[in-house]
Amino acid sequence: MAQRKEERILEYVKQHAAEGDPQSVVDHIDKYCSQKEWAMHVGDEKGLILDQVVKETNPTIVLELGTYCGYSATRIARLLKPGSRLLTVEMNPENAAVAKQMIQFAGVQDKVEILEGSTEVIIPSLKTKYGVDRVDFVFIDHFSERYTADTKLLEECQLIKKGSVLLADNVVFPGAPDFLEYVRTCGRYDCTYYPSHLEYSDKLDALEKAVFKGP
Ligand SMILES: COCc1ccccc1-c1cc(O)c2[nH]cnc(=O)c2c1
Ligand SMILES: [Mg+2]
Repeated sequence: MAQRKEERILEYVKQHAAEGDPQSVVDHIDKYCSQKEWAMHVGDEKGLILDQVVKETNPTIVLELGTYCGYSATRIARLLKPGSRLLTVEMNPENAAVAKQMIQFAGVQDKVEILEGSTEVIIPSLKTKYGVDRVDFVFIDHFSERYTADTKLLEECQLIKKGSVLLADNVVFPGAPDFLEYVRTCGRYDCTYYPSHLEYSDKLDALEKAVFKGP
């Protein structure tokens, strides 16, 4: 029995999902975490909303804040056109190690790069160290206390441009009230609220989409 829940999830995927098939990996993580051990992936219900927003955005460069086990990185990468890149930031090295194997098993490693460290350090280095000019889509799913600060950092570092899409998880549970206040009142975003439920639960949660109108 693997020591950590995240390692047990990876083990279950390796033993039951189809290697090289990102949909199969996503489906098996959902199956394990709804039937055996709850875990904080965006999940199947909110995942369908994430899919829809990714498809309508059709991004070339994606930034994800909060990799965890790689569920949403796999979910997003499976929808990206050839030549697209997903950079995902994870500060917990053990989770990053699980996510690396999950993404590899799903066969999306050519599109996905895991950046280990904190967002406040990595975001300012994206242009110089990772050759990023602008990001088209940002999935915010790390710590709700960092949502607003990191959004302001993306603006200050000129990493988002007119039309860049931010999509934030957990704006109801655990909740991100200052983020909602900021994007809805600063005048630089067109916001859309998507009510849903906490992953693998009947608790209410929601995603917030914030489309940048420019500085
Ligand atoms: C560690 O708390 C887990 C938990 C417990 C109860 C309710 C919600 C959550 C939760 C759910 C999520 O989708 C999350 N997404 C990203 N970073 C999180 O910290 C996070 C937490
Ligand atoms: Mg979440």
